[in-house]
Amino acid sequence: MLRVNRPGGGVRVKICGLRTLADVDATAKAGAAYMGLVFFPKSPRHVDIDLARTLAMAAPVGLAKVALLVNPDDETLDHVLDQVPLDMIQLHGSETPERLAEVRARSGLPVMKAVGIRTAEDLAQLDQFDGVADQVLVDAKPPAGSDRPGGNGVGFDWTLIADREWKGPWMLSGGLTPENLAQAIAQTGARQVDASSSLEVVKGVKDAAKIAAFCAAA
Ligand SMILES: O=C(O)c1ccccc1NCC(=O)[C@H](O)[C@H](O)COP(=O)(O)O
Repeated sequence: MLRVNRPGGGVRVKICGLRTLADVDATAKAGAAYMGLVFFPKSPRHVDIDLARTLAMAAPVGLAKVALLVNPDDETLDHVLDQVPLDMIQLHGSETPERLAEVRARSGLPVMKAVGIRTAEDLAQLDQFDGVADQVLVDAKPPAGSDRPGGNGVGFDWTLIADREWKGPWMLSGGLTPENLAQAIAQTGARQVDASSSLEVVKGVKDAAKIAAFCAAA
């Protein structure tokens, strides 16, 4: 039987963009707290409903299943909720606080809102959602020309949030790797971290050893 092994109660990890049962197994065995399923057709990590359901059903107790959606309408949201057992919704588009509240009410699940950061001006977006969303995913803004709002493997200047007083739970994201994670945590005080690109051999294909290394670094 698959078990989540998370000794010590350290920094909680989300591994995003899982696409195979082996990914779920590696993520659980490495001790991650969350697994992310990407519902965004343009992404190399996109999963259709059947695959998402298969992966979610395989997740052991203790590994929270997060559906990542970009500006979902109610029909899309209901379809995912009807078919896939989930623990959290991640909104990764231009959703407003009002839409976030609607998604929370409609799904009955906690909602994490991704906020993209590049400069100090972007911190206003954080103020909008910190303490309002159930979690805030503090991610990097996509680079020019990207067709994805997240999962681009780029970071942002961590000093922008180094002294911030947070109102609610949050997770650090954007270009995190097994190698830079210790510095990212030291600089920001993050207690939750998320990664995708650095844990792949090619875009959309995760590597169990990299997942293990990231969780070990956390
Ligand atoms: O991963 C994707 O392809 C993706 C597509 C559309 C919206 C969001 C997406 N990923 C969001 C995540 O939660 C990523 O883990 C996060 O942005 C960090 O990604 P990375 O910088 O690649 O580690």
